[in-house]
Amino acid sequence: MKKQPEIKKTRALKNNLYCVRLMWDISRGAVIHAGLMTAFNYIAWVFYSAFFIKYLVGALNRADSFSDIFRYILLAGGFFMATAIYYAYVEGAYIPMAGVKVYHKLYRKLYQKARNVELRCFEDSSFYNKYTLAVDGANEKLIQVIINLFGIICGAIAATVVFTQMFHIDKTAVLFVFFPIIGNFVFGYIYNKYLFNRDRAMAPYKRRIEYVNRVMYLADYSKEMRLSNVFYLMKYKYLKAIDGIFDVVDQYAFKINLPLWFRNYFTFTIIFEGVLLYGAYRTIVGKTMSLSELAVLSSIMVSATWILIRFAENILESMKQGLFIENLRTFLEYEENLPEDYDGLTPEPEITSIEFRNVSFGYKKEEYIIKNLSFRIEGKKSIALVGHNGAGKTTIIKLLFRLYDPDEGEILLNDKNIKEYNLKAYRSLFAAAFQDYKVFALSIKENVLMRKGTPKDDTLVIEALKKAGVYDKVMTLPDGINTNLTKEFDEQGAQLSGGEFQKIVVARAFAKNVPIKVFDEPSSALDPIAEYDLYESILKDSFGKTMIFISHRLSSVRNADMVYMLEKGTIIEQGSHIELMDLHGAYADMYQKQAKNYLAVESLREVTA
Ligand SMILES: Nc1ncnc2c1ncn2[C@@H]1O[C@H](COP(=O)(O)OP(=O)(O)OP(=O)(O)O)[C@@H](O)[C@H]1O
Repeated sequence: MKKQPEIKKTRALKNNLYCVRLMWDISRGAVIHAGLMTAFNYIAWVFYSAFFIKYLVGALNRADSFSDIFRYILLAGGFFMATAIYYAYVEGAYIPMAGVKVYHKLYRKLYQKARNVELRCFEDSSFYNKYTLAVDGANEKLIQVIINLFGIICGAIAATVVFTQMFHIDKTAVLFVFFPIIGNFVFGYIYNKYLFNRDRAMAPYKRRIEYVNRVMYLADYSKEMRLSNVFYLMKYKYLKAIDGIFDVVDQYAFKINLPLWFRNYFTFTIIFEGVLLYGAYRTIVGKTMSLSELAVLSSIMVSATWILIRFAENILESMKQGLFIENLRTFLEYEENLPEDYDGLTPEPEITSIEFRNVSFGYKKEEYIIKNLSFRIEGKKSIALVGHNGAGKTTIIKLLFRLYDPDEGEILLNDKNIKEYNLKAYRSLFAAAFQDYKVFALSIKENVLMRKGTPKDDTLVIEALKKAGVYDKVMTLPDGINTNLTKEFDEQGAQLSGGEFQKIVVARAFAKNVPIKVFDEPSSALDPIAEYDLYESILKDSFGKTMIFISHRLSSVRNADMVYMLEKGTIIEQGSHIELMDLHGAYADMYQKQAKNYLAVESLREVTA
């Protein structure tokens, strides 16, 4: 596992300030209230432990009247009652509302960014990790960062005030403060460091356990779990992971316990016992400290200890949060190489040519999947890309859609490099059905239109579903085209077969009136007859348009104007079906090997027609 690099202190500070700015932009009120709330908390703490008790002891010594003391207490009580009301309002009403606002605004930023970064980012595991870590509970963490930051500031001020008070009573007693400082900042730091390392060492085992967890409850795996012995394999992996966690706990047990013991000893025992012993000595033996001073000193000491503990916790927490902020910041500040909102020329709606000119491309640098590829499609033609698995067919489509840019060469539309076009306008020239199709937890109509739609769109949707050969099935569903797909949000949502889902996805391409249609193995989940019918529909629909399709079933490409046969990212044969058959090359060979099946399907089609 790759280690996350350590973040420098200055960077950590800048990251915290970045969070304050971000939060300030999102909700100024939340920042102000978080600051006030923390401040009131500390004021109450310091007041009661230092000033209140000091006043009371002083008043008793001075023999002030009860009404004076009562007035003072009433005043203080009134003030803190008001802060308690404020506190309750902020905690109970304001912060939850602000939390929703922060959630809404922050996630809008995050989703916008996720939508905008190039696809390559999602294949970069470190970027993807950053994204998931940044998104996970980002709003709560952001608020926590702010509260923490105010905790550090107020903690530092409160600590200075109580130590000054201690100093006034007894200069030597202040020295005891070093014990909780050492306890928290030295042993606490060592303890947290080991804790962090232990968690990191556990992480791979925890990931395995989480994976087994997922496998146990996700429906996708339930069939295999029941029909094979993979359950026992999973159980074995799970037990191995548990053993791994035991080992790690064992390995760190002593390392963690020792600094923890020292931390607690220095933080509580030495200062509590020490100050009391010292105070008692000065009061009883030395007679240099009054009983009231001893009482005030003990009270201040307790609060000083807790203030220091909180202060140290805030600092350690802030260091921990540094990683989260770093991820959030890297993600939000990432400058896209291929921004989705890239502006440029508006393409002509009439397509005269598409050209790949000496295009090379690799998902990884220097590992080209597409190698010096050149071809030109003139006018409104139907083009088929064929070839073995992994030849690079889908990659060509991804390059054409500008989901990636070529490493070398250029792609031209109407003789202009596609990089010159406004990206949204350029992509709106295409309608596509991908082989790794995805249906959304939306209605069938919305899944076809990929937008909200109005009643006027119904005819369009119905026509598209008919062309895709799934309309009859949709009509059997309770709400027809308005039936929700999947049970994600709707218990009555329709769960269709793989082939039916694919047909709905293909209907998307039929419903879009655009000059270029792309079908990437649109029939991979269809039965042979449905596949035959679908290709008939595709060819009919693409009349007067440019159509590119990928298919492994060569019978479906026979009517294409041009067929490109690919191997290892280059075109090895090109021409019409007849020309390629006459060539007696790789295409003809592949076709003949599949031919028996086509004949069978065609005769079956004739029988069932
Ligand atoms: N996102 C990706 N990251 C890294 N490598 C990839 C990625 N997508 C595809 N590849 C690799 O690129 C090569 C070409 O893949 P591509 O999907 O273009 O092939 P294809 O001809 O469409 O194959 P198939 O017929 O199986 O769909 C494959 O070897 C694949 O492993």
